[in-house]
Amino acid sequence: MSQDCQTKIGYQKDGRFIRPDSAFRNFVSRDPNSTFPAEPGRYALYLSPGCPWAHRTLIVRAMKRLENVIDLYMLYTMDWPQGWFFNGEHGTLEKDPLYGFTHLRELYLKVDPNFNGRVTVPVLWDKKTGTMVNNESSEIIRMLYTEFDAFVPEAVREANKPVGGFYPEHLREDIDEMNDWVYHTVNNGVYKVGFAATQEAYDENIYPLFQSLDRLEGILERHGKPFLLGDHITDADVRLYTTLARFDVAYHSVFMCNLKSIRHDYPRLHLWLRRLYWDQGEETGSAFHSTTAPWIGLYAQGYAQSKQKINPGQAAPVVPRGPAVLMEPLDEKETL
Ligand SMILES: N[C@@H](CCC(=O)N[C@@H](CS)C(=O)NCC(=O)O)C(=O)O
Repeated sequence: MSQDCQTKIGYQKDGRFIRPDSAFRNFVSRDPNSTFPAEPGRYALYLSPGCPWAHRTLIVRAMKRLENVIDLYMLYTMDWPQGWFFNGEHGTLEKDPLYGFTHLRELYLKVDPNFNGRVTVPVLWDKKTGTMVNNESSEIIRMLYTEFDAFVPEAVREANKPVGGFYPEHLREDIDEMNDWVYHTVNNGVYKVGFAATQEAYDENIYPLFQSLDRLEGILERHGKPFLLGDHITDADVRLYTTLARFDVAYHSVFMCNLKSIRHDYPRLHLWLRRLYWDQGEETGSAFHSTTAPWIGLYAQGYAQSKQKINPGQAAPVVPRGPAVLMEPLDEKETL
């Protein structure tokens, strides 16, 4: 990405990574009289499976058995400055199936010819009116939880779920509260660490990231339940999963989030992560595994490329602060 583009879009300020807000924020509704009523076959998700934000929508689409209700148009490759484009890489699409576009930017420009913001995935697209409904993953997954329930099997409808679904009324406050600090320090925190262009920006974000992981580990330890809010998967688990699935394989090394690793230092988070990844039960329908396993080996490469593009020629090298313990002690029974 050129300096120009960085300044215009505003990813960096004083060496700190800044994530601008998503631009399209409309909602699909189960109400047939709404602007975007839920209908099978009407909407499509454009996304790259490597992106953790997009990955959330892939998981929920699969958990809710919406594969035949909402189309999926996958692309894989991003370049600078033109952004996401279709090229068939890793079995994704050769070009946009609706309009023959080669770049995702064209889809954004179709909606707003003057659009000059970030061209991001995921995108929820309305095929009927040819417009973008929403490009904010946290809102797209909320729509998928509830608004298409008329078209999914009885067992996965929110009303028939044990605690009232992924975002039940009585847990909303707790979920929102957790999502808030997890977003700033973990989901987006890893980017603030990984894309930091100065030592100061890196140091400012690496410690809060691990404080939040410690806090999450403590929550699981205290309640002793399998998921963040108790016995069932909620919105908070979905949102944390896509970050932790990338943690040891990409963020730890490429983004220098290396004070600790999930597998060696966070036994409860590690168990939580593996339970989701390997789950084959009815509740998830293997959604975490099927949307992660084909791509997990590619995560590190994607981040290494984007890091190089986002911070071209940074003034001074940023030094990793990990591992937190520089040399593990020797147990008495281990000494010679
Ligand atoms: N807040 C958005 C963030 C989406 C996002 O940043 N996606 C990244 C890929 S992981 C992207 O498309 N970046 C392209 C760019 O910034 O040019 C969401 O959760 O949907």
